[in-house]
Amino acid sequence: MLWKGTIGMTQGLIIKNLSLYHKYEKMTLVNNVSLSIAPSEIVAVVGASGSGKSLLAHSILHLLPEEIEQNCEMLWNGETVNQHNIPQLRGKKIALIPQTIDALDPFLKVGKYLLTLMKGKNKQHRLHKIWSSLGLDIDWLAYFPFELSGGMARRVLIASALVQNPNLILADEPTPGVDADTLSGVLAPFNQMKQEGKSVLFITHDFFAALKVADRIAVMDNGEIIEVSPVSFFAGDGEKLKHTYTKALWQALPQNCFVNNWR
Ligand SMILES: Nc1ncnc2c1ncn2[C@@H]1O[C@H](COP(=O)(O)OP(=O)(O)OP(=O)(O)O)[C@@H](O)[C@H]1O
Ligand code: NI
Repeated sequence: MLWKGTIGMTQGLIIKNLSLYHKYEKMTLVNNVSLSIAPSEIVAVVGASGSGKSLLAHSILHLLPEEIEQNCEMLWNGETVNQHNIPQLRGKKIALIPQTIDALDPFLKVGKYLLTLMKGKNKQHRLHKIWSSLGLDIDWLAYFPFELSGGMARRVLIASALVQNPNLILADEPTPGVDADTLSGVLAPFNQMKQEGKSVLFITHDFFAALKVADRIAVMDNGEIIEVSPVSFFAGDGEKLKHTYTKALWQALPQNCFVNNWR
């Protein structure tokens, strides 16, 4: 059982020294990762494909397959989280926005599927409110997943986390293919969470989106977090940034013309 937090205890999620080891391939996938997410905070995790971002999200929820051995200390509002008590948090206090729409049930209309994730009273009413806040048409609740466009499916995945009314959302790549014009709308629910004192772990390839929404940015490379910096450090020519990889990410943004590799 989770024990009650006490006043003054660190709130939010703290991950200490997370390491993931593949038992059969005898390979370390994630090495000594530490990260915290406070209430009213959005922390972005950026990194190349295969750097370990999804593994980080899945290990927080203890959703990894048997072949991956997980070692870490994890605290939620000052209380230890482990495989025994995570079911009390998963889908309740901590929700996942999955990276792919395969997570949706192909045989259930999306409205029905979302209702299965909800607890408490006035489910329909709450669902409609969240659905319209995402700019989705009420008629689309009767669609099957295969009938959704890419952008619609993306927003349904966001809805699937919001309907659980969590305190922390682990958003695994929620904005792929979203153009700059529609980005603000897609990021709005995360900003809303923050206004309500809740938190978001915003996993993305899209460095521009990360800079737009996050308070702090963690950079992952090859299974390690090589830097965690406040978004204010991403300024000028990146002189406040610690790691050369982070500086290169920043300087490679189209609006930063410091590096002209094409010349
Ligand atoms: N179940 C597994 N068995 C073996 N290797 C795995 C498993 N899951 C992930 N990996 C490996 O761990 C590494 C990190 O994977 P992960 O999915 O976390 O990357 P990612 O940063 O989320 O990438 P992407 O941006 O493409 O989603 C990759 O090399 C991947 O192949
Ligand atoms: Ni991933």
